[in-house]
Amino acid sequence: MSAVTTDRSAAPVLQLDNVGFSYGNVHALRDVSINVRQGEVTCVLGDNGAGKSTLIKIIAGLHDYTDGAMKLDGVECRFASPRAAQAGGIATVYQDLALAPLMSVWRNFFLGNELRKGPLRTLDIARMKRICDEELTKMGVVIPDLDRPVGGLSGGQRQCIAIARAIYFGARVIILDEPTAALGVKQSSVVLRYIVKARDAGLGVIFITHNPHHAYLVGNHFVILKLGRVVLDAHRDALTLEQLTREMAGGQELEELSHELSGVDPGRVAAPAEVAPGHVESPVLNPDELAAIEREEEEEQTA
Ligand SMILES: Nc1ncnc2c1ncn2[C@@H]1O[C@H](COP(=O)(O)OP(=O)(O)OP(=O)(O)O)[C@@H](O)[C@H]1O
Repeated sequence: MSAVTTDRSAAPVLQLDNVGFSYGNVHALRDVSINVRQGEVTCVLGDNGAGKSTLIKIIAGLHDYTDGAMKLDGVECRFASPRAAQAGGIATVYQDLALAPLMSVWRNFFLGNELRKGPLRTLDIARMKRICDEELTKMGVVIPDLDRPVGGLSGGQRQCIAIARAIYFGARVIILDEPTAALGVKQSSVVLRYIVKARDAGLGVIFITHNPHHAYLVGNHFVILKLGRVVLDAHRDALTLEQLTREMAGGQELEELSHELSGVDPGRVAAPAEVAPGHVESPVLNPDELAAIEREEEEEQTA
């Protein structure tokens, strides 16, 4: 599960050079530069209002940037629509997922890309089921009944289907919009595992998250956005989890706050030392815990 060291001399598949975007007078992004490489997980972290959704919308073809340049394979591009972004190999897996809850697993897998056969162009159900089964198996996703509506699956399984689908339909860059935000520890571990599989399948993965622990488990490269600007851009070997957590929490501001609170009423306010910025008691998931959870999952699936 540990993140591998990747070739940083490789040309980025997707490049943002000083990209900016404004909603009227609101500068949602300013001078944002990010390099996304294939076979790497680029984690984009940021608090509310940092500009994460705006960034996703630009890459996914929902917004056109107003400054700077976005390049795909070194060539400047502007996606006129989400379809154009998809055609360029960009897949976006949104938090609320573009899956139809009442439709079966295989139907969702091919939604919008149905296979047809014969002169009447009827749905080739047998082939779609077979391919869906093969692709999910390749990713290690065990879903015993592909006719089951996806609404009955766990949030983690649904995320995995969306990731497998993006890989099958030729994505080179996959953007995951807070895929673990609504999940518990166990389901998060399942999704983190598929993030690594997508990376190992050679995709450039952009993992948007609030959670430095999840990011650090799978990330090769970390970018923190704050009020629309990049405040940190570092590779894994240049950053510890504690530093990432501290940067994410706004270390300086937390220190100032803890000093301020300590002067107010030390008897009633939690001692600042208890919430010392950057101090991590224990990660939400460490690799050993994750391995144990995975074993448990496998045992459950084979039971
Ligand atoms: N449609 C809009 N019109 C005007 N301002 C907007 C609009 N959407 C976002 N903003 C502003 O742009 C900035 C960045 O917002 P964005 O939604 O991209 O941040 P975010 O990091 O995704 O936040 P969150 O985690 O809360 O979703 C914020 O100041 C936000 O208020």
